[in-house]
Amino acid sequence: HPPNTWRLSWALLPPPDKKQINAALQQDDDDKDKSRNKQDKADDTAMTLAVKDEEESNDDDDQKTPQATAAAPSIAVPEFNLEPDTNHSMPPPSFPAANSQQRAMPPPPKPASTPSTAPSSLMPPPAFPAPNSAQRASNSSSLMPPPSRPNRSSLGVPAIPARQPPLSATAQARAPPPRIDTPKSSSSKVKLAPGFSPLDWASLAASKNLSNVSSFTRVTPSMLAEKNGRKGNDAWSAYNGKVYNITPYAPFHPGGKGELLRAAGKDGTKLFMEVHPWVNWEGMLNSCLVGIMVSESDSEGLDAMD
Ligand code: HEM
Repeated sequence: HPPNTWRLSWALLPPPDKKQINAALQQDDDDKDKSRNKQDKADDTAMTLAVKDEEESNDDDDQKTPQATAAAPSIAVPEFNLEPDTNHSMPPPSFPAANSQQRAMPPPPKPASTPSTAPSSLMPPPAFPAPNSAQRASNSSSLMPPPSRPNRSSLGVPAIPARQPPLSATAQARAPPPRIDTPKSSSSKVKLAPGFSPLDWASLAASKNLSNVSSFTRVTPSMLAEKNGRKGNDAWSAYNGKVYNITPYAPFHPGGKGELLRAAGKDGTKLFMEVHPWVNWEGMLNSCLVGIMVSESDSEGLDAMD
């Protein structure tokens, strides 16, 4: 700022003469025109020389590709001003909108904690529930290990209890099927000799015919009675109309030879069904099949026809 004395001197000066001012302005315009004309002439001379040079070079070397010359761009590149437009009537948009709900909410409070204890995104999430929370305190029992199962042997459960409590559905599914008791209270199985197990019988029965007859025979009750296993004869038994030679099977019978031969020379169906109706005798004695039971008259009639 000029000192205050300058303002005072300007105020005391007489008003300038308009003629002098106009003459000074005219002189300034004449000087500008002269300098502008000089510049134009210089430009014209330069252009003429450039065109001459170009014509001469074209005459000397017509085969050469014309060189491109730098030219000022004819299209003006728009300029953008990033400065805030203070003359703009509308204020710049702001985010969030002035009437939005987000703007109405206050910013979240910053946790007032020191940098050493501030939670970081790299830190693991806190344990849930918090160690000092009331939820953890109330559920303390669920976090405890399950109670250990009582030792089975310490319960003193007998191997075969006389009476067992009712089992659950799962326990019943895993439990073995209930045992169907036979009329006999105790087992009547005998100790079989070595090489006479049920598997040995199965192997032997599958290997060959054990009927000791040449062909299927029609057996009358009198014929059956003669085959009672005595005097070195084979023992035959009838089961459901089929006659089997039971002599080969006797040493393999789990109930003993004597029990089996109780039905020798007879129909043993009733005895058989009283002891073990579940046993598949047809399958076990297939190789011992002699024939079928016929009446005495049928046998005579068939013999007459033969
Ligand atoms: C050819 C006919 C027969 C065959 C194939 C046969 C077969 C069997 C079989 C496989 C067993 C073992 C059953 C098991 O372990 O559950 C058995 C046991 C027994 N059988 Fe026979 N059997 C026959 C005839 C007879 C006859 C006629 C009697 C008696 C009159 C008899 C009396 C017995 C007895 C007492 C047992 C022992 C049952 C036990 O205490 O478990 N069986 N028999």
